[in-house]
Amino acid sequence: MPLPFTVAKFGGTSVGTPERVRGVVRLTPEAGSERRVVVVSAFGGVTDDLLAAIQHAVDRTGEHRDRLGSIRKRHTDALAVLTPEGERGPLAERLDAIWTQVGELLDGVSLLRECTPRVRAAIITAGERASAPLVASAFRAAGVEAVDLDASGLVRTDARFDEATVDMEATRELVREAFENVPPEAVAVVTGFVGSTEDGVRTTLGRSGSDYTATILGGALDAREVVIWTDVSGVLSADPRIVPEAFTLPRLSYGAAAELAHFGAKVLHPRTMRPLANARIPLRIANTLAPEDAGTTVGPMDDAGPGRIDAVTAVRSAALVRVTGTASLEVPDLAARVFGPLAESEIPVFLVAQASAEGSLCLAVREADAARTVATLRQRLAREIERGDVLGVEAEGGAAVVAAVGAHLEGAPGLAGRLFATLGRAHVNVRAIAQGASAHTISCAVADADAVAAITALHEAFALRRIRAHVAVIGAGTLGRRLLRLLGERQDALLAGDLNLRLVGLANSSRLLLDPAGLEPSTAPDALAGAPEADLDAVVERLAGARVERLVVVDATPSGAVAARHADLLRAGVAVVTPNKAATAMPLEAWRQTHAAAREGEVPYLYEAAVGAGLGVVARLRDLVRTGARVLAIEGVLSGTLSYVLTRMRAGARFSEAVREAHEAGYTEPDPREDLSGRDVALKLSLLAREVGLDVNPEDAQLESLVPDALRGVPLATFWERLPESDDAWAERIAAVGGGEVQYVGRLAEGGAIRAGAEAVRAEAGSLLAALRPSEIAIVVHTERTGDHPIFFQGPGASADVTAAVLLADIVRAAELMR
Ligand SMILES: Nc1ncnc2c1ncn2[C@@H]1O[C@H](COP(=O)(O)OP(=O)(O)O)[C@@H](O)[C@H]1O
Ligand SMILES: N[C@@H](CC(=O)OP(=O)(O)O)C(=O)O
Repeated sequence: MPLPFTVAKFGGTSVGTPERVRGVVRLTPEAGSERRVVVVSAFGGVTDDLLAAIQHAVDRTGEHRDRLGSIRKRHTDALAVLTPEGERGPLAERLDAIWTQVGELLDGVSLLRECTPRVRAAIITAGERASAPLVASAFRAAGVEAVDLDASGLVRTDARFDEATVDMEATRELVREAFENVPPEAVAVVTGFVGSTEDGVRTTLGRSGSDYTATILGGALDAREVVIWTDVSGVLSADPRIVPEAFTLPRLSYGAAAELAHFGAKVLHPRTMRPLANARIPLRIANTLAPEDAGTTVGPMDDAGPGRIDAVTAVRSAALVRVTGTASLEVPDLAARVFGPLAESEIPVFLVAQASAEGSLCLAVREADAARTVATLRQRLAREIERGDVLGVEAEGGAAVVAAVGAHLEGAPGLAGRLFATLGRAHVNVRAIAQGASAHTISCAVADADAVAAITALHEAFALRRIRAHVAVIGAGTLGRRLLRLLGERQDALLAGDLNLRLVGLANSSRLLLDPAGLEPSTAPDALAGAPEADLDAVVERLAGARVERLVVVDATPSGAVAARHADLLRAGVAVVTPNKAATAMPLEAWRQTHAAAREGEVPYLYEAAVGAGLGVVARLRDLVRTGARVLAIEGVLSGTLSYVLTRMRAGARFSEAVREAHEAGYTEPDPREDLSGRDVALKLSLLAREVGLDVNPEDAQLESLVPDALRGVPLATFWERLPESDDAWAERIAAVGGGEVQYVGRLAEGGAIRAGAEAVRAEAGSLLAALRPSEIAIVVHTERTGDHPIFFQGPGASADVTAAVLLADIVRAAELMR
């Protein structure tokens, strides 16, 4: 039985240096079990260099000879290190002949100031014609028998020199014939990219066409496998230069691979799969730099399973051509009239959308083809334009066609919806849409400037199946910093749970650090000092206009001014998470407007951290109300500070001592009078009241203040100094309570009245508020539904750590709600 063939293609990146060429030799299996065909591209960059030389010749810059000189030198240098000594002379002569001819052609181009496609093909195929014999000689230098073959004798094409069409039948015969003369144990090194017409005139298979050469040979030789060696480990879920997290797709169907290539994934030439699919020959894409990586296998695959998107790609620098007002009924053969000429002119069309009512047609083509497309269509539709059946043919550049490639997309309900929702959230405007023509692709046209945002958002949502959200923190004090620390610690774990939380902003009262590409949470607070100055208006404006996907702004300040701007952020589609009680203390009308802004912006407004220290009271109340529970009353020990102070006094501590301890333990506000006055309790209760639908204002609350009258208006230092003056009175008051415990209790009655003050609570009398440990808080919710069994929340009062954790939980919830 004859040995089976395998074809391996090494791209320009894999033959970029002599060392890489030696790698080609190492990666080629030993003789014995198979016949080895190696297709090579020009040395990396050489095709581009030859094209640049042509341009210099056309422009008559006088440099084309120098350009050619350096290309030539690169090959002479390679020859000196790769080729066995005895062969150097003859091979140098062969190469010289190539460069001499190219030099003459370039001179001709310079003379004529133009380069026809035919001449261009003759020049740029020199890269492959020079690399193949050098690579073959490198094999021989390593003791491996090798011959080189010029594919212009193997690949028969038509005369479209830039991107020729292959005559597969003729090619098959030529290839089989040629290989009869190649010794079976020899490695055949074949020039990629090159073909020729029947008359022997050189053509090319189009840029990156060596992949295609490899599969043409593979198909013609009924190869066992074709391997494309490149500089990445297979076909990735996106272009790694745009999405560093892109990962290798282990298996792909021929169809999906072809779609990816068609829509710009440079790793494969669009036509590569064609010669293999019928014969079901597998194609493997492997990495010369990491040969042990499994890479990607493209093969006959039944894309079973539910519809899914595996990869995202884009054709950049595209243009949209609109044929408007075709009144399509009047132009029944419109499709033929439009697509026929474009096919003839070899203008690839990446997307087609037709609006039926006025019969307008929208096509996406390469920007470079736009003018030609418009001219062609105007000419072919001249009569209709004159008659007014067609109103116009116009092109608009600056577009990109983004394609999501996968399997069974036609049978996946909701997939397209999610795709466009994802683009919407990434603030990418979609200009045209195409789906349905292929089961593998949904494509749409966007502004080229939005292409990267679109690709990264779609890749995150579909290929990685993750939610991506961005966080900006206003307030870089104790709480803001704790939150950043926690965020930094939790980021990886959240990512493992499919949530990519990225810090993009940090602001204090005078500066804003903003980077949509992401900030490091651990260093952001220090970096803030060097960030540009920004007042609150500027911060809000920049964050509201940030145009990043799922932005959650955390207001970690106690500032009323910041609270007053929540509505602006929410309205702009930015979620707000906050423990800021100034926000919940807003007058009723402002509160309502803020919530209306959240509805308008379709984003969550979450403030679980403002009350109940993460016990989940706000969310629970919301659920109760939604499910029809009538809340009759709420009572609670809502202040961790007051819980601490009173519990400590019951254990014998002096009032001033207990307040100071609470302050030192970090429970109090910077000025403890805020806590002692009961205002904090009133704010929390009004927040809860508003959640259950009551119109209350914290200003109306009746509060007992624990701040001694004489110390209300004095400076903070004086307050601390004179606090012990009240110690005796407190000692007496505590002692006077016979049984039970003194706690600072806040109550919300059914009508919305709020009262708060120190009172004795007794466990034996059934109060759930008794027996709390220092700083513990508790909330009791009485509802009609639960009757005598109120809902009880109890836990430690808020510390900065607890509050930071509640904020992070709310950030996660906000991200999930913004699906
Ligand atoms: N989806 C993708 N998967 C893998 N590589 C991609 C993808 N999209 C773009 N690329 C780019 O294609 C490059 C490989 O193509 P190319 O430079 O033509 O290689 P070669 O010179 O080996 O033919 C990779 O280095 C990568 O940057
Ligand atoms: N050398 C040709 C053909 C080719 O396939 O190259 P590469 O394998 O480096 O993409 C080009 O640059 O277009």
